[in-house]
Amino acid sequence: MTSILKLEIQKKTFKKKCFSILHDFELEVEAGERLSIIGESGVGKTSLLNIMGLLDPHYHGSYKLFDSSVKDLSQNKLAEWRNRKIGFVLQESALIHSLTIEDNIKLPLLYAHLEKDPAAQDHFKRIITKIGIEPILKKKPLECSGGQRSRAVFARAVMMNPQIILSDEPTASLDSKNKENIINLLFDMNKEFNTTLITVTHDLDVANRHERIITLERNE
Ligand SMILES: Nc1ncnc2c1ncn2[C@@H]1O[C@H](COP(=O)(O)OP(=O)(O)OP(=O)(O)O)[C@@H](O)[C@H]1O
Repeated sequence: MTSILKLEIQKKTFKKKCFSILHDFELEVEAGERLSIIGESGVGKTSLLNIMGLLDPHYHGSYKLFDSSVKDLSQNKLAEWRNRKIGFVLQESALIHSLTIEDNIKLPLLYAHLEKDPAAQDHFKRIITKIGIEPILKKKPLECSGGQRSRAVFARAVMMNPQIILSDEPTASLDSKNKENIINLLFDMNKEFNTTLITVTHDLDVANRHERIITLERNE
């Protein structure tokens, strides 16, 4: 097995509040692994995803991703990896309100100059069909329900067929049918492309369907 991610955090501090979390936290993830992260509210799950997703460089410790030390990477390389290699399923607010759902979902293709690529178009069609959002493609995010926006965020995150999908409560605002669709799509991608799944969830049913569960504990 190949390690895709190795994180050794001494702590993550928030300057304004003189407050720190994730004390002596270590994690190694294999390529293709399905990992779920659970833990009580405020323990640091989203903060950890932000570090893993290259959104937050402010922590004490080391982080090796795809065999490179993250602290040695240029801003351009970090941006490229965020767009191409990492799919980040954030909360629904991450959609751009002035763009249609279709344009939001296709943004990663635009950044990578792949909007006319036939394989990317096929992947787009496959994803939107699978999660049933064709009827809302021409709508703006604020004209959609919370569950529809969540599915659009998910579609955008997997548009580049990333090597890692980091999901923060991906099923929180979904009914049981849509929850199944999202989970099935995640697991299909894992099976077909060996995509590594790292999923933060409060839903133990979702957590239990991953092969490894870690529980973040509150620091003393
Ligand atoms: N920018 C910030 N400044 C100060 N404290 C912060 C900041 N962001 C997060 N925190 C604090 O860090 C802790 C961890 O937050 P985080 O959102 O990572 O928790 P979580 O485990 O994801 O919680 P939840 O399950 O409720 O989403 C919380 O106590 C939170 O108040």
